[in-house]
Formats: sequence, C-alpha cells, structure tokens
Amino acid sequence: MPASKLKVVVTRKLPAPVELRMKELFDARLNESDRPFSVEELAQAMQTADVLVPTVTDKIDGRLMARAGDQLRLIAQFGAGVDNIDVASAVQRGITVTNTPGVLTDDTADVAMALILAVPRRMHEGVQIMEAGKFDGWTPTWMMGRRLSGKRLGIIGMGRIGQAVARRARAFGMQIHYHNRKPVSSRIEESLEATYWDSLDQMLARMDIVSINCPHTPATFHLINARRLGLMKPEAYIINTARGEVIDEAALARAIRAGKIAGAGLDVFEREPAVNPELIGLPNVLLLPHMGSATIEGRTEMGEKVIINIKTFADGHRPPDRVIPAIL
Ligand SMILES: O=CC(=O)O
Repeated sequence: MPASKLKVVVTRKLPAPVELRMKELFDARLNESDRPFSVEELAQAMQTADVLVPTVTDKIDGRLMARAGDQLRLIAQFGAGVDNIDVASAVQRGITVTNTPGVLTDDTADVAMALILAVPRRMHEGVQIMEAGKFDGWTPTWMMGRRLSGKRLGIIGMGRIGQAVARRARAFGMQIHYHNRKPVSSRIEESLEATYWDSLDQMLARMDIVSINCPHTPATFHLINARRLGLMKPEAYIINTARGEVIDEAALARAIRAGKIAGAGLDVFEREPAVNPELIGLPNVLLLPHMGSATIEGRTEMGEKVIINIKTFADGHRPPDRVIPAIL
C-alpha cells in the first residue's frame, strides 16, 4: 500500500512540524485536543488503523491487543520506553512494534544530572526559602548539603542513558559504579573508569547516589524495594528518571520519612500522574512531572523517528527501531 493511503492514528498531540509532515505523508488522524484516548477509543483505533502511534500514557495490554483488527500492522511508539505495550502479544499477532531510542538520551541524562546536582545541594529547599521571602543572610552553617566531587554514583542500567549520565557525573568528579544485566564493553568501561557490580545489593550498600536508568520490565518491577532501600547508606540519595515502577514508591516514602536514606529526586512515578502523597512536601524530595525527554529538539526528533519507522515499514523494509521482545 502506498504510504499516502496508510491510515495512521496518533493518540496524542505531537510537535507541529511532526504533525505537518505526518499529514503530508500519510492518511494521518491526529489528536488536536490532546485528550488521552479512553480504552474504548484505543480499541476502536486499533480496529481501524494500519498504524497506531501511541505514547507512554496509552496502556496497550494483552486484552486490548486481542481486540486489534487484522489491518493493524505497526505500533510506532512515540517514546523510548515500551513498557506500556504488551510487545510479546503484538509480535505473536504479527504486529511490529518500534520506538524512538537515541534522540532523547542527552535530554534525559541532563535531567538526571540536574537532580543529582540539585538534591544533595538542597536547591529545592533554597528556592522555597527565596520564594517565601525567608532569606535572612549568609551564615557559616546554614543550608549545608553534600559535595558531589569524590562521591560514588551507582548507575542501575548502563544503556545509552546510563552512559550519558556517567559521562556528565565524571565531569563533576564523581566515581562511576554500575549494575547491569551484563558488563558493558571494556572500551566503554575504561573510558568511564566505571566499576561493574554483579551484585546490586552489594553496590547499593556502598553508593552515595543511585541513579535508575534501566527500562521497566517484569524483571525490574520494584527492583528497588524496602529490603534494598534498607541496604543503602542513610546519607545516600536516589534519583529516578527511568520509570516509576522500578521503585516501590510506598517503600521509598517510608524509607525517606524514617531517615533510612537522605533524599530523592524523581521525574517518574509508579501510578502517573498520581504521586504517593507521602512523597509530597518533603524538603529532601525533589519531584518533577515526567519531563526527562521534554525538549523541543528531542520531541521533534522523536516524531521524526516515528515517521522514519512508519515510512520504512510502508516501503517494505525492516524499520530501524524495531523492538524485539527478547532484548527487553
Ligand atoms: O519517558 C519517555 C519515553 O520513554 O520516551
């Protein structure tokens, strides 16, 4: 089928240049209001479209996948993470799934680094003090935080984003440690002077800051639970720019309130957009509204990647960012 006839349903509003190009290339149904689709609307889109372009906010589980029409050939996710999609059942039904890796690496790593800087140095508390007009003048012992230089950063998930966080943290004098399913190449390890920990438990016990940069999969769901939080040093901080589900959010709130760890910087949450109320209003917890990849450049490039994936697929080639369940 020529690409111009391909019915492409896009579930959320995308950057204007991306929508314009989609309209030029495909029979694109856009979501101008940006209201998220209901389950029924998603099911309907999956029965009428050749290509669905969902985002992290659309849960496409096995039940929904079972309702997909024969016409649906491609799910071209606008986003790197695909934990909202039951990829195994898509593949079983002969539906290809693609994502948009690479173009949001630096943006997400920047937000992780911003949190790594901001939380130990109490920036969030400082802003609140200024906004409340409570700055009474410099004192030698006031607002003391923790120095980054010389501290150990433990990265969980040393993929593209984890490595980009490591490069940034090195520029701030931090020592890089990581846990991953397997060690990265010795070339990367040497260039980052990174230490691999096979045992996550052992790594957690030694780190000053822990940064979560792994995908959310059944294997990483609640990887950081009450037991593991209990292994961390009381002066350690945890940063999450990956997926909320990797941390047991209730256990994290309890650990912070009990002083078992020193604080957290979170851009993602277990039940977005809901945030565990026990995490709100704490001076040592900095919360951001899932904005890791939110740059004009990044979001536009994500859209370009979606288009390239659809176009190559329509032309009968294997799309560049095909997601293979085995590598999740
Ligand atoms: O969180 C956003 C993404 O996975 O792209």
